[in-house]
Amino acid sequence: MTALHRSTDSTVLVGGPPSKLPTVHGLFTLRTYIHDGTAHAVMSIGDPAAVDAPLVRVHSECLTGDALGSHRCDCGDQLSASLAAIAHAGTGILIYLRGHEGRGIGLENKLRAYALQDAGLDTVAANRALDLPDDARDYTAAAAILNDLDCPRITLLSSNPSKVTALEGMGITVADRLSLQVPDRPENAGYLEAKRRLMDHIAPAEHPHVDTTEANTEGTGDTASTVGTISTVGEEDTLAVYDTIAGGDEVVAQLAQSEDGFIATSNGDAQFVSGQIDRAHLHRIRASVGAVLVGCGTVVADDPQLTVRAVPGKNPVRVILDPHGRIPATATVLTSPEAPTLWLTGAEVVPPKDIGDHVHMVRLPATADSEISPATIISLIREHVSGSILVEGGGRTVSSFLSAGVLDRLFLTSAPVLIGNGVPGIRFEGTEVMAEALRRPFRRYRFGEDMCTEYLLSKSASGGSTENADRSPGDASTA
Ligand SMILES: Nc1nc2c(ncn2[C@@H]2O[C@H](COP(=O)(O)OP(=O)(O)OP(=O)(O)O)[C@@H](O)[C@H]2O)c(=O)[nH]1
Ligand SMILES: [Zn+2]
Repeated sequence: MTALHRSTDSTVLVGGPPSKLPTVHGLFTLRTYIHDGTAHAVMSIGDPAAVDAPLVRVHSECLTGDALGSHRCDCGDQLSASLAAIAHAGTGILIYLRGHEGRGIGLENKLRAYALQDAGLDTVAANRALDLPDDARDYTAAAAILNDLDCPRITLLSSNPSKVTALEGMGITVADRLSLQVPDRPENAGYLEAKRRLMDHIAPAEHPHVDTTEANTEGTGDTASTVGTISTVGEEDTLAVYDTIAGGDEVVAQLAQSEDGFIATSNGDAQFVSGQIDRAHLHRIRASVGAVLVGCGTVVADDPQLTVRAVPGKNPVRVILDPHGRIPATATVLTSPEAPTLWLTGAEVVPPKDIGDHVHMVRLPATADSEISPATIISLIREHVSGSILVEGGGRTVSSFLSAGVLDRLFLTSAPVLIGNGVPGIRFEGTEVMAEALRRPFRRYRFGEDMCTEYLLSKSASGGSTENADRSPGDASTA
C-alpha cells in the first residue's frame, strides 16, 4: 500500500496512515482514503490480501441509520452486522463510502424524500417526485481502494445485486455474495419490502447461517477451544440439524433464558428474553417437528400460538400438557384453528361446550401421585403424531423432560441479560460432585447477541448429525 496512488479511473487516490480502532466488535485498523476529494473510511482486520476472496462490506454512508440510530432503514443494523461478521471471520474490510448518503442524493434531499414517504410515497417514488435518480451512487472509489489493498477478488456482504454488478464492472471479482442477517423491525418493514420489490434487493433467508468450524473439539472442557459459532451472515446454509430433526423422530427441547437462568421476570414478563435470530431458530424447529409440547403454565402465562410465522413452513400439532384442565377456554390454542391441538388432560376435565373441531382431547392415565412421567407423555403423543417432538416450555416442563432422560437434543439459548429473580429456566436435582454433573457433546451458535448451546443428549443425536460430537469432552460421561 502506498500513500499516493493512481486509481483505475486515473483519479488520484490518497491513502492515510493506519491507526488502531477498538470497537464493540473487536480491534480494527482504520485509515482514510481520499478519492476525488472525498475522504472514505476503511476498516480492516487481519491480512485480507493474504486470503482468497476476503469478506468485504462496501457500506453507503447513512447518517440517520449509522450514527443517529434510525430504524427507518436497515443501514445501522447492516453496519454492525458486517463489522461483527468481519471480526468473527478474523479477516476482512469495511469500506465506508462517504458521499453516498441517501443513495447518493445527499442528506438534505434524503430528508425531503422522507417527508414524501411520510405522506405515503415509497422510497423510489419519493426520489422520482423530487426529480432525483433512484440510485446515484458511484463505486469507483471502492474499486480503487480494493485494488490498492490488493484485494481484487472478494466475498461481498450485501443484499444488493446492483452493487455486485457495479463492482464487477470496475474489475473487482465478486466470488460470492452473502446477505447480512439483520433484525426484523416493524418501522422499516415497508422500506425493506420496497427495496426488494422495486430495487431487486434479495431477502436473506430467515434462518441463522451456521459455521461450526470451531465446534466442540476434543479437549478437557477448555471453553475457549470448544466454542462453535453461528455467524449471522449468509443465506446459503441452513443448520443441517433442522433437516435431521425433520427427518427423524427425536424429542428436542428449546429454551431461552437470561444469563442467570430465568425465562421471565417475577411478574411473568417474558417479552423478549432472546432476540430475533433465536426466535427464527425456534420457528424453524417448530417447522421441523410433528408436534410442539408446552405445559399448561405457559399457556396460562403467555397464551402462545405455537405456529410457524418467522420462517416458511408447516405448523406442528400443538400439544398442551394440562392434567387438571387449567388452561382457559379462551386460550388461542383452543380457539384458533390454524393448527390442530392435542389437549392432554385428566379424565375428570370437562371440555368447554363450543370447543373447536381442531381440538382433540386425549385423556392422561390416572396415576397414584398424579405425576405422569415424561416417557408416558411422549408415547401418548406418538400414538397421535409422527415425526419429532419439540418440548418448548416452560422451564419446569423442559427441566422435567431433561432430567427424565427423554430428550435427544436441547437447544439452550442464553441472552446477555440478568433478571436477578424470576421464573426459573433449567432447574433439576443436581449432583453433589462436579465431576458427575451433566455434560454432553455440544455445539455453540451465536445468534446475534445471544449464545445458543445445543446439547446432544442421546447417542442418536450425537451420532446422527455431528461429526465432532463423539470427540467431545462430555461424551463418555453420564448423569
Ligand atoms: N433516497 C433515499 N435514500 C435512502 C432511503 N433510505 C435509506 N437510504 C440510503 O440508502 C443507502 C443504503 O442503501 P440501501 O438500499 O439501504 O442498501 P444497499 O447499500 O444498496 O445494499 P446493502 O449492501 O444490502 O446494504 C444509504 O446511503 C441510505 O442513506 C430513502 O428512503 N431514500
Ligand atoms: Zn440508512
